[in-house]
Amino acid sequence: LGSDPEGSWVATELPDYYAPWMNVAANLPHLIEGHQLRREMPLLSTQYLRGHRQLRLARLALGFITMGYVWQGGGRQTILPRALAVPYCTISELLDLPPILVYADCVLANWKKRDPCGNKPFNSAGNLDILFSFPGGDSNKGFFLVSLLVEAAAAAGIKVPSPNEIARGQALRVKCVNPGVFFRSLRIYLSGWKDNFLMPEGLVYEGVWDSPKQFFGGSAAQSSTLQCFDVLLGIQHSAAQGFSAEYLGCMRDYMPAAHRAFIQTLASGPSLRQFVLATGDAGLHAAFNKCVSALADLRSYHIQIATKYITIPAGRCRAEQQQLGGCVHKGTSVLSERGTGGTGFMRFLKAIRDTTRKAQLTEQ
Ligand SMILES: Nc1ccc(Cl)cc1-c1cn[nH]n1
Repeated sequence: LGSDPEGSWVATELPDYYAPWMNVAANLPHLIEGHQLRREMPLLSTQYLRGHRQLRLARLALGFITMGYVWQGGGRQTILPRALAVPYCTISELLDLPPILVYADCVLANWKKRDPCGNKPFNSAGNLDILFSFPGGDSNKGFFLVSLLVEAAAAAGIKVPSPNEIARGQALRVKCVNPGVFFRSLRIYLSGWKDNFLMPEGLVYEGVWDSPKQFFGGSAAQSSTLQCFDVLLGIQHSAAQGFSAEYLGCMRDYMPAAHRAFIQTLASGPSLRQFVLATGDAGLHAAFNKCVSALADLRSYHIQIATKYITIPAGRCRAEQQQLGGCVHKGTSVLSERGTGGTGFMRFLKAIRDTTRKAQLTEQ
């Protein structure tokens, strides 16, 4: 979606030539559940894609198809057919993004307004829907749209919203994301092929590279908004119990180039932290600490959500494996210690929450 010169919302579409991609992506749950997601796909040229929005939409469709193809039925295909690999890598190179589904695809690009012509604000109740899904029904919509609304709310912390963008939050209930469905389905399809023992070599991108390549799975650490706040508040995440700051730094390569550049600009600019300290102003000092505390609270809430949607279902799944001979998902690991991004995530989340909490300015 984007706004045309008159400022109204215009849904981005691809030329009919790309119908094979869009039709497969739009029917992914049905094709996966019917074991019909096969290698046969015409090798299409990317030359008919025009502009950033069409490239992002094409990359979104190919990203969902790629994850669906690799992780369908809980197994994993270690070779991505050239009909997918060649255009996916071509478009990814043009967008300076890795050839794997990232947060900026499945959250930031994966939405439409039900009423694109109306002037309802971006997040007015019931006016948003997602473009593509994995198996798992409405949990997809809840998961991706709640994340999108968090981004929209956080944007006000970076850019002053226009009156039209200010609206009562969409009443999307997180409870419409079923923890078991998220753990057994959605999380698997967002998994990557780096540091994943199910694909120790990574994925062969047929017709692109001779050797397999490794890329991290989707993760909230790929949210450029959160990393903006860290940089603005001067919060530096050090080596955090085995997951060093390098992982967070590496996730910047999984963000849109413009977002990456913006974070780098903030990081190389004057320090807000030092400015507040230099003023010695108690009000500024308190306001700064309120921001740091709010970010730490958000990270604590994220830990609660991760416990509900990953740690607890993983424990149940392990108990089933011990009592009833195994979870449904054969061939995938019970990655109880891993989140969507394939990290030892709970330790990592707690470490970055604690680092955030400690970043408060001490008493003058
Ligand atoms: N909300 C998200 C949306 C998209 C992706 Cl790819 C990952 C997450 C995520 C992971 N952990 N917490 N959130």
